Amino acid sequence: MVDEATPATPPALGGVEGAPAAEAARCGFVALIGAPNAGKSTLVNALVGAKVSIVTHKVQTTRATVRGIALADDTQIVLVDTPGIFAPRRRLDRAMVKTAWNHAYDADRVCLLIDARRGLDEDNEKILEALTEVRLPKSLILTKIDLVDPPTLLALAEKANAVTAFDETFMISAKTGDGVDDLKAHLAASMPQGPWLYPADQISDVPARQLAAEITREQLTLRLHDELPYSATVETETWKSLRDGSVRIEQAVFVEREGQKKIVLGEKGKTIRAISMAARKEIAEMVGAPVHLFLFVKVRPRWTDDPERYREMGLDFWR
Ligand SMILES: Nc1nc2c(ncn2[C@@H]2O[C@H](COP(=O)(O)OP(=O)(O)OP(=O)(O)O)[C@@H](O)[C@H]2O)c(=O)[nH]1
Repeated sequence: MVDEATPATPPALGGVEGAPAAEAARCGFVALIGAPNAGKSTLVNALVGAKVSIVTHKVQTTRATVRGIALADDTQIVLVDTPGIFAPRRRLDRAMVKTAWNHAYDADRVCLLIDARRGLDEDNEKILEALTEVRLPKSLILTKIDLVDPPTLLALAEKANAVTAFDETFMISAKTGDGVDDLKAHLAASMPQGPWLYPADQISDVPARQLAAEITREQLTLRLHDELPYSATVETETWKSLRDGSVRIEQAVFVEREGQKKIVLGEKGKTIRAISMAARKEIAEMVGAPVHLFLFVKVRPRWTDDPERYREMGLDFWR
């Protein structure tokens, strides 16, 4: 069973469980960057083979940087799923964009994802130009190829490579699985030789209590995004393993105003109950045990200006 801190287990000194012999092992970091909705989280989940990053059709669902850990034979690929890059206006936006670029500079390889249907719009042009300054191995990944025809794809690949020279261009659909295995094999081959950082069975370094909060936020976003754009956040406040093997989890849903609290609760508490039920099911799957989930909606005015909330979400605070 996964406990609240399981995925955050620090790497053991002198080798980790299930790792190959030192001469054979490879391990490295791959940063996935792109405009909001490019398909980064979906790709991380496809490469890891499990859900470690939340995905919605609404933009900006990834706030914290979620690492997925993918294995390919003797290679461990640590995937850094960054928040979408776009022209930031509010403080939360600026923190997300800054966090994305900081992680890109720390990686062994940077992969730019471009939604093939969206093509080279202003956001993507800007990211491509900024990437010319990054002195690291770079790959281009055209995503959602199930939605466009081959000539459009080729033209897009050519145009993007004319702005930034990529080592390789991949064309994938995380939805159908097209090209994903090939991409994984290439990423693995380009990782440096070195010991694994995580045990073989670890798929994320995000603590389970944070993943559980992300799962609830995903349900909130799915149901209430239009009424509550970006002004809600979720934190796991308590996590107790009970004698019968189940887990009791209390989470706070923070909103900025009283009116938003009413929206989250819904008529006679209907909305929060539906969110709680859906989240409980997913959290129980992740934990591998029955879960009792309790959600409390709290008003915290101006939480988007509070550095502590940013730390909780794994973002860099930036004045
Ligand atoms: N048709 C199709 N849809 C996809 C594919 N990959 C992702 N999507 C959809 O695109 C939307 C955005 O995907 P995400 O993985 O959340 O994108 P992201 O880049 O992580 O988004 P942010 O969190 O906003 O930065 C979701 O509705 C996905 O289901 C794909 O290969 N094909």
